[in-house]
Formats: sequence, structure tokens, C-alpha cells
Amino acid sequence: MTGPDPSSLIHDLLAGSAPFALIARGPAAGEDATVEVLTGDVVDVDLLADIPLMDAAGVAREVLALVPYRQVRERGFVCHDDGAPLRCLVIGERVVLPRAGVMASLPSAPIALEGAGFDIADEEYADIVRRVIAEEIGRGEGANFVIRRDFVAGVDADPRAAALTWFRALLEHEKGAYWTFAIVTDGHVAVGASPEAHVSARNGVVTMNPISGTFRHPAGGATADTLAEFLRSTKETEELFMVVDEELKMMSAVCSDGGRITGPHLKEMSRLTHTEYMLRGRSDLDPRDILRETMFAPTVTGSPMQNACTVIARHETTPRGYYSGVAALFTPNGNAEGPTHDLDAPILIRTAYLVDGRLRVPVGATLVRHSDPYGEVGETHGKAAGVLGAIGAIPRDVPVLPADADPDAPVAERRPLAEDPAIAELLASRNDRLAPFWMNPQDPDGSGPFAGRTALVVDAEDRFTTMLAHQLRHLGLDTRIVHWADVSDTDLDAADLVVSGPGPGDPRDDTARMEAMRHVVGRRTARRDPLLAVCLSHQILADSLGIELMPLDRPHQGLQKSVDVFGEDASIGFYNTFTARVNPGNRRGLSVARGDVVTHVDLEVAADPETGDVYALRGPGFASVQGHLESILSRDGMRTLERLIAHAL
Ligand SMILES: C=C(O[C@@H]1C=C(C(=O)O)C=C[C@H]1O)C(=O)O
Ligand SMILES: NC(=O)CC[C@H](N)C(=O)O
Repeated sequence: MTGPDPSSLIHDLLAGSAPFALIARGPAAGEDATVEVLTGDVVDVDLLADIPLMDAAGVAREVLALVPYRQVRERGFVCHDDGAPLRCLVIGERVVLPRAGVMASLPSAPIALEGAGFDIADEEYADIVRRVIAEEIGRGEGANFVIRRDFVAGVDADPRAAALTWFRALLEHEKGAYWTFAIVTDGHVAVGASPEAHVSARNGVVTMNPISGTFRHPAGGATADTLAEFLRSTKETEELFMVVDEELKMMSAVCSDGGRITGPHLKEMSRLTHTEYMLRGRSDLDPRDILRETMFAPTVTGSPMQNACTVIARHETTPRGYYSGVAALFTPNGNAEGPTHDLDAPILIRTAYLVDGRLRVPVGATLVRHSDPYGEVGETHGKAAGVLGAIGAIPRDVPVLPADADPDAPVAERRPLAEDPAIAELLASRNDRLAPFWMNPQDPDGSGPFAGRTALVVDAEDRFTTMLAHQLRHLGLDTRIVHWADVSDTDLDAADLVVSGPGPGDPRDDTARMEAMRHVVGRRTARRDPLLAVCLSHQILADSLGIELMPLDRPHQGLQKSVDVFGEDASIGFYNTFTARVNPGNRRGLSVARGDVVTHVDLEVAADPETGDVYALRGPGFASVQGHLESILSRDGMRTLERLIAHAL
């Protein structure tokens, strides 16, 4: 490769004052590995739509944007607002250099840290985990939430030198990163090795890469046995499924074909191994719109995503800055039609920030119903360790050789554990549980059984509605989604089918949202107009029929279960903390818990024979379901959805 001499270029970056970005995409090794060196001017903008992709003459140009977490306000979501700018490096020059040459030119003298440690103590973090499980998941606020803590230290070094030193250290000591990068702008340094691509768009193909499930390597490194044990963990498996569901909601919002999943794969890093899926679909949206619709990943926020922002604001006391935002590279693609730019956007995790002599390395863990508080504490240490080890804040991992190893033998690159047949088998077997609808290519002909009819989906702040809408379209329905606050009676009365959606919270509350959903359900049933009520709306419907609502002993947030739905077994995904409950044994009947208030004499109840938990209801013109037929966890989702709609219509 020809090009400028890496050492003089690095020297200029170090000595100069202009902003720059260094990006190493893909695996650390390999002869054709490169580093992209980007320089240009910095512009701070307010909104994603303001990212200046065109110059004054209307010519497409390349832009690298640092998108802070506070940008969720664009979606109407809440956050602690620190005013972190949406910072754009409008690229004037791009140079691509061989990685080895750049590495050799980067500084390596250690950067001293002072007063290093976590801002939130381990015990305090464990308490937060307990509170989130009890007060959020335990009150139906959602299935999984990511709460962060920050490793902080004082740094008395030149920020540019620190940036280049840490960038080198990450290239040397971390592996498996999607992007290793250093972004230096006035007064702000961000250096990281992020494993996770949030979203990319290339030639009309959108890809998302949910990563969840974290295996902390034991001393001496991961082995097939220890990894297999991790892969068998229900918690880790369900955690990954939950974030795939949440990202499929985003894919269904931006892709005409909803998105298809492949995987699971392993992401093997220096001290951790993660599990991941890839989601792919087609979209011709402007990449800035794709980014807005997908802000931000559930793997770093939670689900349902909007309420996760509220939960984060309740349990984190300081603003996130860029943590869990993205670095978004918009590159002109020269296409004559469609979007002018491709997008590549890693999530800003495993990243060190240096501002005003303070180092900050934020890190979070996904908290789910069966999280162990100290397990999650350990996970935050494990995730921070990749960056902290590389920058010398904690000891670097020294590879431990087996006792019988020949110390003089050349160090062989270890075979990826993903190639171990037992591991490959364990990974592949995860898909047996999942919905074929989201795994297989879908034929998009739209001539399903309900063609010619309209559906209105009412969103109660859980974007499972986008997946439902996609499935409804697949079944032939002409489908529109409307937010609960925007739905009019005229809209409600006009649709052939109303699908009243799921949502966070206690269905017995009297918030404006719950009242609005009660109105939707009440109006459709009173008029005997076809209604399908899902999860929260199913609970609201049950309540209106006099069936009692109560919290489950243990939340079913992100749980897969095979249940009887009116005489057919169906494997369905559940995301509920509350349940409607009839007297056990009363599988189909009229006598419900508050027996004499039943308003529909021909109500059918599909309930658990042991607990009396109501899984589905049907009556004249309506059907409802506690589970999420749209979830990847619902292997029998499509079939059951079609049956219930056929009944309601
Ligand atoms: C939240 C972080 O990482 C995310 C959470 C993961 C998990 O909980 O298993 C795994 C990878 C990332 O998607 C972080 O590094 O701060
Ligand atoms: N997904 C949902 O609609 C959940 C409903 C309700 N918030 C519960 O937890 O039970």
C-alpha cells in the first residue's frame, strides 16, 4: 500500500491541534489490516437530521458523528441531560494505512492514573441490581435494564498522547473488537474497542448485531467445557433472546421485510466471550432516520426501550455522556438512487473518555429477573477489564500455559472455540426454540388469508407493535400503527380489526396511558367490533370482564412456555409480571374469580390448569393473548395469531 509515512503522520497528529479520528475496523490481526486516519472540521449539531451530509454545493461528503445518549430526547424519551454535543467530524481527508506500520509509530510509554476506582462501590451496585429486579421488573416495567457505573481516574498527561497510547494498547491487547478507535476533538477524547455494531446500512441492506450474554474467562482462559457451561445457562440464553426481540422491533420499524435473524455466533474477546445474532433487512430510509428509529440498543438500555430510558433515569444518578450512544460513520456511496450515504455505527461501550484531566470508563450489565447481584457486579468488572487492562489501570492478563506445555514452543494462535463441534452444536440448538417466521426469508406477496381488510394497531409504548404490524401485513391486512395518545374514536371505529398492544406498567393503574387503553378495549368490545388484545391489553380486557388481576409470584419477563390455547398446544414467549387469574381447573368456563360480573356469557377462557393464570380469552368479536405471538420466542406465534384473528373477525 502506498501513502504517507505512518510515523510522520502520527507525529503530526500528536504535535498538532486539529481534530482527528483513527479507526481500525475488524479483527486486530491479518496482513491486510488497516487503520483509517480521518481529519477535518468539527461541527456540533442539535438533531440527527442536522448531521451535515452534504456540502454547500450539495455534494455528498463523509461525516463521523459522535451521538450522545441524550439524543434519545429526539424520540421523546427521558434522560439526565448533560448537554453532550452531537459532534460531527466533517472529513476533509481520509488516509488508509497498514495497521502494523501505524502500531509501530504510536507512543507506548505508560500513562499514569491517579485515584482510580469505580464511582459506585460494588455493594452499592449490587443494591441497585436488587432494586431494579424488585421495583422495576417486579412491577411490570419491563424485562431487562442496563444500569451503568463508571470507572474514573485522574490523568495528568497530554490528551492527544493519551489517546494515541491507549489506542495502541487496545490494538495490542484487546481482540474481537468491531471497531477499535480514537476520536480526538477539542477538549474531548474517546478511545475504545467496541465489540458491538449497532446498525449499518449498505446498499439498502440494514444490519443490526445484538450482543448479549457475557462469559468471563476463568484464569488461564476459556475452555470448551467452561464455555459450554455458560452456553447452557438459561439466564444467558434468555438475555440474548430478549435483546433480539427488542432489536427486531427496530428492524420491523425500518425495514420493509421486517428483518431476518442469523446466528447465534460467539464474539471471542481477550477476557470475555459474548453471544450474538445478526439481523438483516432491506430499507431505503435515509441513514439518519434509521439511526433515529434505532436509538439506542437494548443491549445497553433495556426493553421495552422507551421505558428503559425512564428506568435508567431513576437508577442512574449521573448523565451517560456518550456511553451507549454510537459513533456513526456516514460514507458517500455514489448511488444514483436511494440514500446517498452508507452507515456504520458501533455502540459506544468499552470506551475510555478523557475530558479536563478526568478519565471515565462507563460500563453496564443487563439486569434480568434472575440476575444475581454480585454476578452482575462481576460482569461490570469483567467488561471494564478489557479497556482497563489495555490502558494499564489493572494488571494485564498474562496468558497461562498448561503445566505440560513446552515453554520454548512457538505460541500458536488458539483455534476459536466456536469451531469446537460441541460448542457449535450447543449454539445451533438454541434456534430450535425460535420462531421460524423470523429465521426464514419471508415471501412478501401480501396475499395472506385476511387480504382486503384493515387493521389498526394501538401502541401502548412497547414497539412489539412494529413486529405485530409486520405479521399482520404478512397475513394480508392493510395495517397502520397509532400511538395511544393519538387514537381517535373515528380511527377506532373505522378499522376492520383493532389490535390493542402490549405495554409496561401495572394494568390496574389509572395513568392516562392505562385509561386510553381501557377506552380502546372498552369501545371495541361494547360495539362488538373485532379486537385482538395483546399482553397489557389482554389484562385490561380480562379486568373489564371481571377477571381478577394480580402480580405473578415470579415475573415471566422473557420466558418461553408451551401453553394450551383453546385446545392447541402453542410454544409462546411471555413478557409479563402481572396476570389475569381464574379459579384453577377452570380451563374454559363462565365462572371466573369475580364470577357474577362476567358480561359476556359466551366467554371462553384458556387458563393454566394448575395456577388459573389466563393465557387467552375469546368471545363475540374479540380474542386476547397474554403472550407475545410476535416474539422470536413464539415458535407457534404466526399460527396462533392467525387463529385468534380468524376468531375475532
Ligand atoms: C452494557 C455493556 O455491554 C453490553 C451488555 C452485554 C451483556 O449484558 O451481556 C453484552 C454486550 C454488550 O451488548 C457494556 O459493556 O457496558
Ligand atoms: N408486555 C406487556 O404488555 C406487559 C404487561 C404488564 N406491564 C405486565 O408486566 O404484566
